[in-house]
Amino acid sequence: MKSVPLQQQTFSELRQSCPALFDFFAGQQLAVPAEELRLETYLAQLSTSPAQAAQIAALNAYVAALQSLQGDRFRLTALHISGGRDKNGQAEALDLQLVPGEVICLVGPTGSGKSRFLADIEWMAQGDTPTGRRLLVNGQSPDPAWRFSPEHKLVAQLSQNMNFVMDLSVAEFVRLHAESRLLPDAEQKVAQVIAQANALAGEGFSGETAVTALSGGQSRALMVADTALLSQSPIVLIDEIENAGIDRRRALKLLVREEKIVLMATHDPILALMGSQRLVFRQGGVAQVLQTSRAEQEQLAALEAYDQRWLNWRNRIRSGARLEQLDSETDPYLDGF
Ligand SMILES: Nc1ncnc2c1ncn2[C@@H]1O[C@H](COP(=O)(O)OP(=O)(O)OP(=O)(O)O)[C@@H](O)[C@H]1O
Repeated sequence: MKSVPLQQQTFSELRQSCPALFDFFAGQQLAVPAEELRLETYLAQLSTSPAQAAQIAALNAYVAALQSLQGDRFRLTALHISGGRDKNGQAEALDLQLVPGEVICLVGPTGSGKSRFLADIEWMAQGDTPTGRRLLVNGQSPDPAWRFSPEHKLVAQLSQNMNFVMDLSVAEFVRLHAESRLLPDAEQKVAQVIAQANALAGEGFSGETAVTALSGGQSRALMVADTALLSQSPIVLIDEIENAGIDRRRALKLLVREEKIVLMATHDPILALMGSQRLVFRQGGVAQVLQTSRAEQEQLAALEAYDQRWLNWRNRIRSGARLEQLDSETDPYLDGF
């Protein structure tokens, strides 16, 4: 949906669509103009006295920055990755074109180069990383300045290690993030992120919970929901989701829903088969690209049934029960977890 440029909105509309603009007026100790006045009319009415010139220039720059953050964002239509070399210096036969909506899984032994591949994407490698890989964004070499530009922030990364050091509640933390994205409906987004995070985490938490009091699984669930609902980056990189203590399939579905390219290092067979293709790493290079076959997709239901049984046994151990029989059909612990 194309948004109305900020300049053409009245101050009453801006209050909803761009609350951050009012921070400028507060910061500059300026009186907020009449509600029905359009921003462009207000700007035109300001006198051009030297005393006001600096303020007008600052306001114009502020509005331009807000507009670029809010406006019609850069759209990623294709990400192209061409091979470099593996750890032995052998050329990597890789010519990969990815489009939004795809999930690509990275598999391979420890040290085989999965994290390095994700790092190449995060850094938008241009032959300037140890692998020599190159990326094209919408068919072109990305401008190096994009690596730091909020408007072109292409990549959101979910890492396994989450440590909060801030003295904030969950709601305050998510609100800060939503406000920094200049979202008009920040409060609604905060509620959605917390609700989704609770749906992913084993143990619930509220908006009042301190972020430092969250467990590893709860923090991870919060970051997944936050990335899915607040991040506008079209590429999501995930380094291992399996040990997170969260509903990982639901997490993946939430992340994919927003039409992103998701690249995920995983050895979880269910997640691997949920991807459209998987890259097999050896010695720092992509040795094979496997498309998920129809026969593999047909195994998903069986794998999920195994997984459910496994989850059941885990929950029995977790709740202090004994595992003297493994019959999940009649198991009272199967439901409710
Ligand atoms: N093509 C390459 N050329 C040179 N060094 C590489 C290459 N690929 C990976 N490396 C280096 O090899 C080391 C191991 O790679 P990496 O951490 O990416 O492996 P991994 O598959 O993610 O391992 P794990 O599963 O244990 O997390 C890193 O120091 C990385 O920078």
